[in-house]
Amino acid sequence: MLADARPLLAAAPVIPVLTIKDASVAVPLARALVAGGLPVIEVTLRTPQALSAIREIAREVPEAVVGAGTITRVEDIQVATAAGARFLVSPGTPAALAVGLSSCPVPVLPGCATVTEAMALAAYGFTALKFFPAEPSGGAAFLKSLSGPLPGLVFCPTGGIDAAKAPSYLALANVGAVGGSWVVPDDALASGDFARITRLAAEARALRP
Ligand SMILES: O=C(O)C(=O)C[C@H](O)[C@H](O)COP(=O)(O)O
Repeated sequence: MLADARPLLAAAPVIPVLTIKDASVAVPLARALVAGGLPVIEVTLRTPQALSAIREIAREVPEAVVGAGTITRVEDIQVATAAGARFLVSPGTPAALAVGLSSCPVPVLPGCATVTEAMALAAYGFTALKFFPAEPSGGAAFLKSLSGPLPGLVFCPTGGIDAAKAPSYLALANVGAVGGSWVVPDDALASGDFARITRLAAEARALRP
């Protein structure tokens, strides 16, 4: 039985996508995002420190819902959930990964970029999908076109979205939330400017009244 990923998308309009090089920033960063109103946080498994970051956030910031992104291999599922990931996100979803994710104990946003991929994931039982990379793959116009033929699916578009582009996605009935890294600029993280991150998170939170 698949865990329902839709509540993740209902919790806030934006899922910050984090690439953490130094796990010591993970806890203050998660607190800054929660303070701005964005409790659902994706940590990409793209750095050696990513799993430690997930572990720390899961342990120290219970009001955050931390998940693991960049799930590309079946082995990542166990490793990420053991670290405390409460949801998983993949950039794309080949069949073997879809099978692994469909028996996963936590909610999943499997990635797709085409109509056929979305239909294949729906056949596995997934109803909430990541649309990646959103801007190069057709953007909001593409997702709007899917609502007619695929009315049972809701999307989390991610990739190339910022505060200016997010509203056109969030206006669509088949978009639950958008993902993006813009709320955590590299320079703010490097200088420890968590107040700025909270401000950006609050602006993002306000994108859906
Ligand atoms: O590695 C993954 O699995 C990903 O999730 C990729 C991210 O979604 C994008 O890197 C975020 O996109 P930007 O907001 O354009 O920076």
